[in-house]
Amino acid sequence: MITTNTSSENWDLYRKVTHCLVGHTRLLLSYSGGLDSTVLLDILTRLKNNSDHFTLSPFMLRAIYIHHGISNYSDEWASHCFNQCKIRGIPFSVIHINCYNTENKQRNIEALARNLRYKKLYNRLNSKEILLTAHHMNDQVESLFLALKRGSGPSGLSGMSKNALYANKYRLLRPLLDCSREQLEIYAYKKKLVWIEDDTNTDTRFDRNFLRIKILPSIYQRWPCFNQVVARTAQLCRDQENLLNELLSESFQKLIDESDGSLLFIPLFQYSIPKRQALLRRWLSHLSMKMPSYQLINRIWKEVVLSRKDATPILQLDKYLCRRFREKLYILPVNMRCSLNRIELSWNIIHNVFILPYNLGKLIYQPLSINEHVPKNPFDLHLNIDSSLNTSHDVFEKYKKVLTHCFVRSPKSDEKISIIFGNIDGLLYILGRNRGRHLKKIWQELGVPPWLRSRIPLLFYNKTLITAIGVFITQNGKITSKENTLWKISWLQDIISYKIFKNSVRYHLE
Ligand SMILES: Nc1ncnc2c1ncn2[C@@H]1O[C@H](COP(=O)(O)OP(=O)(O)OP(=O)(O)O)[C@@H](O)[C@H]1O
Repeated sequence: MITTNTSSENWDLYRKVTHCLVGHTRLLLSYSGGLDSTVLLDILTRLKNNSDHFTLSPFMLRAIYIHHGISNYSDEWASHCFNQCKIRGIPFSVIHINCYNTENKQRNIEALARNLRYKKLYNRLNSKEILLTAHHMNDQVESLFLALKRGSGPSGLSGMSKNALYANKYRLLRPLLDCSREQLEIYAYKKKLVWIEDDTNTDTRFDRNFLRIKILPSIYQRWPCFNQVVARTAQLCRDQENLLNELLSESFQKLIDESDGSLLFIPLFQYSIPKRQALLRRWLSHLSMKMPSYQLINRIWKEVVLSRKDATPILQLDKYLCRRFREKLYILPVNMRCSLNRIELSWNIIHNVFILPYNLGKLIYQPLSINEHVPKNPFDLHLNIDSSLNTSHDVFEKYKKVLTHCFVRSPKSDEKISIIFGNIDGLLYILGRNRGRHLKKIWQELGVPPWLRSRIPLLFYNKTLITAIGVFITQNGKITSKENTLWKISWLQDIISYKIFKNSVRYHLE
């Protein structure tokens, strides 16, 4: 068993890690096998085996290596990590990710690998478990330089945080953030640790390596405390940001619509430019988006908000789109740029589950007898977000799974069921309205944004439209007192996740 030598030069490292871990009893180390995470693995193992010595509560520790499949050495590194954990008695696993998936072809491989890695790690966290990475002070300096290069404001210059919460549920700790790389190297040599050197770390085509190898050494030579000073600057910027968050929280809550993540932009016209920009930035960060540059924030304002009233502006922000509809701004997945082609599919009712195309989720029908289940209002539409189904971590996480129900009459024995997407001709008579209207007019009246219109399944019995699922029901879909049964149709959406139906629900209930 590895014992603890708390000599004074190590004491500072143990103290900082211990301080960060207080109150956490289940730890998952993101372990790359490099010097930094090997030092953290070693310290954690020693703390775990001697927790009373450090007045820490006993904790559970396991480690994961992410096999990105980018380097030819990934297999060797994975087995190195396995061995290092084995000698320390730490449970270990490897997760493979595929950065060369065709969908990802065009993107910056380094950033892509990082995003996929975090996504996998967050998904692997057990209940009450927190993630640890081995970022240190020199990483923080590099991050700040990169933020300067991107033209970020105080939030980008806040750098990484020692204790961060993502998507309101995943806790990430960086216990070595106040320690210099030099300190970690001294520890590693003293303890005779074994680690791997990533061959790509010397490739100065990557910005981070360029800074680490070409720029920062001369800065550290001239100003030995440079990294501590930069860390302090980052902390000051973070404090400012937190203060601003506090001060803007009330205004922000009035603008954000939590049901779909959209932002009401009309009130922004009354605010000063800095306040407006700060609120727009908070909106993007609220959706867990990477902090955009000031230039991009200005483009959202000029090209999306201020575009002509009759225009349909679209601004692409990495893999998302910023769009405007009526008085609100929306962030959408990039695949929502175009509307879908008209398509007609038949639903064989032997199967009560129908998988929708374009990743739109699935429909489920359930025949009910009127006696068994009478909705308060037969034309009632219910909505609820099924949060238990959320597992992934991205901008749309909170809005990812939406379950919509509607109640319509059952089909007659000679009626064939089909699902149609896209526009349909002729006047429609919907519940709650006397006059007939064209579909486009109905979408407008119900406030359905244009990008969703071709993605809403239209349920037909023969050639008769019964319901636009979750949005409206036609007179032909009405449940009458003569009938014994009704259909409950549920739509579980995978990708689109907008509770746009809110308004139409209210409308039907009135
Ligand atoms: N392949 C990996 N598997 C598991 N964890 C890893 C892996 N690579 C890096 N990490 C974790 O991320 C930390 C930062 O590593 P590194 O600086 O190389 O990553 P990066 O890609 O620059 O990410 P970041 O931008 O988050 O710093 C490491 O200390 C380690 O905890």
